Amino acid sequence: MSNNINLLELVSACIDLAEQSGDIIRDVFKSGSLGVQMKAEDDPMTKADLLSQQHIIGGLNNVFKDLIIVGEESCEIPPSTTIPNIHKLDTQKDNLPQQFQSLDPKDLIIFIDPLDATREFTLGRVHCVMTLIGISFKGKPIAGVIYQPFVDKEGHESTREESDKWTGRTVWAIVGMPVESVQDKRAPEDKDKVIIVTTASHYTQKIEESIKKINPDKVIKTGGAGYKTLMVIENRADVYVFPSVGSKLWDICAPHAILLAVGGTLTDPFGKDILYSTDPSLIENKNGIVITTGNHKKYIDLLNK
Ligand SMILES: Nc1ncnc2c1ncn2[C@@H]1O[C@H](COP(=O)(O)O)[C@@H](OP(=O)(O)O)[C@H]1O
Ligand SMILES: [Mg+2]
Ligand SMILES: [Mg+2]
Ligand SMILES: [Mg+2]
Repeated sequence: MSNNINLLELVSACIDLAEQSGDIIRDVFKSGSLGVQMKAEDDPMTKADLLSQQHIIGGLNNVFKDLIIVGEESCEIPPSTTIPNIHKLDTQKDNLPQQFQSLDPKDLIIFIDPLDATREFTLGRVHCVMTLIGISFKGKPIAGVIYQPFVDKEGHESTREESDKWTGRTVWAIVGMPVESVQDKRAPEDKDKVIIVTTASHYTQKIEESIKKINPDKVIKTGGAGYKTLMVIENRADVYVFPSVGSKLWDICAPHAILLAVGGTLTDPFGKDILYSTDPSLIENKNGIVITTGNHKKYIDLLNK
């Protein structure tokens, strides 16, 4: 029997599971007991990272057979009774590109970052925390789901004292379909500026040198690969520059798919495409990443001058 997958059903399940993981992440944060472990220097993991990944993979495996899943955390997946909803996007059926209606699971890889921006999470800077589920097909991202637990439905950020406003925000996209739920959030005073966004937690000399080459009007340092890509997608920044080793395919697959769906570009700092694969030697984006929604070549040329 064929286990072929309809992409809309898979994305629907991913949205449902990412939103449920948001509840898990909020509960762990509010409990005040994060259970931080260091996987390596500068690379923390908490109880929330682990529980979120177990919830998502357990739920996907209950509905889809033969899925190839690459999650950030190395952990057992306990038996799960969760059955995700595969019908959340049924109203979008007519918009699904025909080639995505019946996909061989052998051609798909699901990349899961159960909690992006863990360091910021441990420091209480939770607005940039996200669950990321990306779907690649034959090496390229085709769909992405992002869930931001510590904002409201429009993505407005609020303090811990206003935690009743943390109703959470979902952003999803399938390449080739219209994208809802992203807006142009450029501040009027930033209209003609060049704004770079880069890491707060993993800043290096190399990043400093790259920023000098672009000579921007403004540099924003913040957490999370997902959060920074969303800043570019929503036009709060022009270019996300991270020309250093450290980010992995699960950090970028979901944001990359949403970026592609709005016409943006993600490459390494030399302009080379990223190949989405399970090959352990390719999981890390060794040269780094550069993300834009326009003028990509201009920024790549500046970085390599
Ligand atoms: N030097 C490094 N070591 C480990 N992880 C790194 C890293 N540089 C970037 N990353 C990963 O890239 C993601 C975004 O980092 P940053 O917030 O610094 O931009 C983080 O994802 P996680 O929080 O999901 O682990 C982080 O782990
Ligand atoms: Mg991590
Ligand atoms: Mg991450
Ligand atoms: Mg993570």
